[in-house]
Amino acid sequence: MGVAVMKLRNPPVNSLSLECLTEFTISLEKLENDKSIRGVILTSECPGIFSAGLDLLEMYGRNPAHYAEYWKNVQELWLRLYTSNMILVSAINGASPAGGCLLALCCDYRVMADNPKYTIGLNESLLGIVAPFWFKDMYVNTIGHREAERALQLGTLFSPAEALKVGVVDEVVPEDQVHSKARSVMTKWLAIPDHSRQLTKNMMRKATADNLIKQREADIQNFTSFISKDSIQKSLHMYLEKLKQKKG
Ligand SMILES: CCCCCCCC/C=C\C/C=C/C(=O)SCCNC(=O)CCNC(=O)[C@H](O)C(C)(C)COP(=O)(O)OP(=O)(O)OC[C@H]1O[C@@H](n2cnc3c(N)ncnc32)[C@H](O)[C@@H]1OP(=O)(O)O
Repeated sequence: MGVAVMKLRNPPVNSLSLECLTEFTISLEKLENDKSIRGVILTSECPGIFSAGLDLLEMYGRNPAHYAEYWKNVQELWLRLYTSNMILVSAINGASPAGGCLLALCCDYRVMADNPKYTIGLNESLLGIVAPFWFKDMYVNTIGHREAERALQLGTLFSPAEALKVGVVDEVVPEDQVHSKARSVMTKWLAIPDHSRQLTKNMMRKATADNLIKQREADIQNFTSFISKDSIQKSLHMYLEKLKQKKG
């Protein structure tokens, strides 16, 4: 039926390393250029994790040129996903913090597994960093200004039930039904003529995408100088240590 399934596979936690981001963007571009493909189901092959978000090791202890290169690729993936002409449905089968949530938010419809261990949200403030304005814009578009304001400041990671209530996801289903539900949602969306759906999607999303397009270079510079600050590097170090200690 012209539907591709993209499975994120970057063990152990599907963090979005530079390599992973680049491969993702290229795959997406190929699908976009394949006229037989009308929809993509985005999911994960890592058990219990949709995506741990941006790779913290790409943002910690590197040089400014690396940060700039990394951020350019984050922007590129976001712009491709958010403005895709294809129907994107996410089958969220695991934890989905920060950049993981961003991937899901780019989709036209989000189905999440009903497992309270899985959480989703833009938790950047918990790491001592700030969600960029275009993450924020998409959050506001999805859940409204007040909910986004609160969730962004608190760095809230929502359980599936909470995410459904606030509108971060569209549907919560038993874990073994995430994929079948994503497929049935896709079938419904495929019934809409592409041209009218695509024009409508473009009308809804263009201003948000253009907001980044018109200041991409400045955004890269902001990111690079922000992430290079000693205080921010210290926060990231502490967060990485906390992740390590969780194990021991
Ligand atoms: C003034 C304004 C200027 C604007 C500037 C803008 C700046 C904004 C910058 C960036 C935006 C950031 C977006 C992000 O996405 S940051 C990443 C946020 N992600 C997280 O907080 C998730 C962290 N991870 C977890 O919570 C857990 O790992 C888990 C729930 C995903 C999985 O848990 P579990 O199965 O128990 O695995 P472990 O915790 O044991 O992890 C295994 C292994 O993986 C490492 N790891 C986890 N997450 C990441 C990651 N995001 N990047 C890199 N590595 C990660 C973890 O450290 C373990 O490593 P190991 O000890 O070496 O095995």
